Amino acid sequence: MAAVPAARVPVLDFPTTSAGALVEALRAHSCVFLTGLDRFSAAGSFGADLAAMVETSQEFFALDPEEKARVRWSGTGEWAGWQPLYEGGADALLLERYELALPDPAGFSGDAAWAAAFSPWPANPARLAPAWTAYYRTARALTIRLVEMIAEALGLPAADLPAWTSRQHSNLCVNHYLAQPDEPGPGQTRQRAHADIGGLTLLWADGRGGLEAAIGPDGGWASVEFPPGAVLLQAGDLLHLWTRGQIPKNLHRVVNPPRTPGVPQTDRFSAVFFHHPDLDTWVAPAAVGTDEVDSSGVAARDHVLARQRAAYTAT
Ligand SMILES: O=C(O)CCC(=O)C(=O)O
Ligand SMILES: [Fe+2]
Repeated sequence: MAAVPAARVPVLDFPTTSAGALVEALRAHSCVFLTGLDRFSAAGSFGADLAAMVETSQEFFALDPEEKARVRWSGTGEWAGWQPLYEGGADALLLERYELALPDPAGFSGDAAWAAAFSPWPANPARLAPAWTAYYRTARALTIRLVEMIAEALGLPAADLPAWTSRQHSNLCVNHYLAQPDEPGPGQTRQRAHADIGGLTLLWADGRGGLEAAIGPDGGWASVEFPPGAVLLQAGDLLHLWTRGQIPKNLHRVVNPPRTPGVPQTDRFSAVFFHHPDLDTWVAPAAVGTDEVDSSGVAARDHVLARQRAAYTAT
């Protein structure tokens, strides 16, 4: 396969970025790197919280499959728990992941009560739940601020906002892509080309390559390399719909690592905060005038569940 060019993704220092600059970058590229996130988070610990969350996930993935199976996704309803996608046969995605959704932390007396709103948490490692909830809280707050900035710059109706901010329904997920000592089958890859399902995605990756976005010359694939300390903000399907198509969705994939004699194959980790609107919301292009009626739209729950199922079972 011919080498793809490096993607030109803008890098924004988030604390000093205006709403206009953020939206211009997303409009032009469908994704943007955010840096300076320690200065955004309440305790100044965005990077440390993210690192701790990934570390506990790595400990979890290192457990025996029998132990991980105790928190395996049931296979119906929303994605939650451990998902060994690599078991999917000839067209398997070669990864396992762990994923959860939590409600608004404001409705709970403390972190333990908030965390208890989700099951199944793995018993081991014990520090996984506190590490995941700490990062989830900050990532959630960051998406609220980002949605407010996008709405401000595009003049979206204030009445639409709560479904995307305080009532959002977001998933936190860690992907563990397996090392590939044996050459994968022709249908097997790390992630097929897709746009994320919902509003905004906050993606961190461990520095190993493979992520490509369709933002190269003429819309071709280009490899996305993370600057130190950066998180990639990607626009999803439902944001594209709500913003009347003004924010393009980010099409991306993760390709298998190159096979070079003498160079060992490695695994790869990524952590993804998938921001979705309230699943009970009808998502339609935002009204811009008083007399304009736009009848297109989709129930957020139907969209999210249908897309999750399609991705899990894709063959
Ligand atoms: O691992 C990555 O870099 C991207 C992951 C991804 O696209 C996803 O989980 O939706
Ligand atoms: Fe994705």
